[in-house]
Amino acid sequence: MRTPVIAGNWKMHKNVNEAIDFFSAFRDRGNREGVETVICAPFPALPALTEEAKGSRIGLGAQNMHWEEEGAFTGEVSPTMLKALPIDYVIIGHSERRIHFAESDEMVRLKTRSALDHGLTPIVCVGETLEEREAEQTREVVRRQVVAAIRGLSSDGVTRLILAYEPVWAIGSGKSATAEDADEVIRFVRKTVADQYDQQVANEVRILYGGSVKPANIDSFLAMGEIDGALVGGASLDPESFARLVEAAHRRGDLK
Ligand SMILES: O=C(CO)COP(=O)(O)O
Repeated sequence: MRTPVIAGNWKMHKNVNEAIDFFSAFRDRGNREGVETVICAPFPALPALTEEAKGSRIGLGAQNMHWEEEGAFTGEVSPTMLKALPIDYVIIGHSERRIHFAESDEMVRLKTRSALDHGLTPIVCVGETLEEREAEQTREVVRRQVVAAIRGLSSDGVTRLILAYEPVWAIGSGKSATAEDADEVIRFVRKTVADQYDQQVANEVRILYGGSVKPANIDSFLAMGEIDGALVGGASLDPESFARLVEAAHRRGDLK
């Protein structure tokens, strides 16, 4: 059985005080059994959030990290620094980092491996642009990104990571993929993992959908057989809407 994951990606939103206010409003409703709830906050808010999250089931994550433990890398944050907070998750290879900060498949591979080596759970993002979709390259692009990210990992490492299929055209656009479309691509992602490892590994890895997920459409995604939860941008910024997403996953978890 794959435990559903609802992960919020706050992107570059919320200072430390705003993060604490969010948490006070969210904590009780977000603290649900049978759901892995994660908030990926900007670095400056993480230390305070680790205090707020103590004693709850709500996990915390960063949105990026370097793969090295330390060194002359101005502006970067390392896996050991994240573990020391402590936080347990880190988003790797988000399309905004690939597009605006020139993150390559190779950098995504190095970061994924380093996160796993340091006991962090990487949430590795893949997904095609609108141009690629229109050129019918969705599968090719997603396959390339997945294969590059997991290359050289142990089977155990692969089962510990979380993949997120986020079509770039659906992010922040209000235009989500249909649940059926997302399910089909995610089935293909799982097959790609099976081709590289085996079916058992592929059956264990959690694969999320991301892109304009909201309380109004979460149930349709969670009803799909391949979709194990959501990576959520805009709707994770408001405690009420994020709590509703967690509650939807909690209900789905109960049905399993
Ligand atoms: O990029 C996303 C999550 O990582 C999705 O963002 P939105 O939910 O705002 O579309």
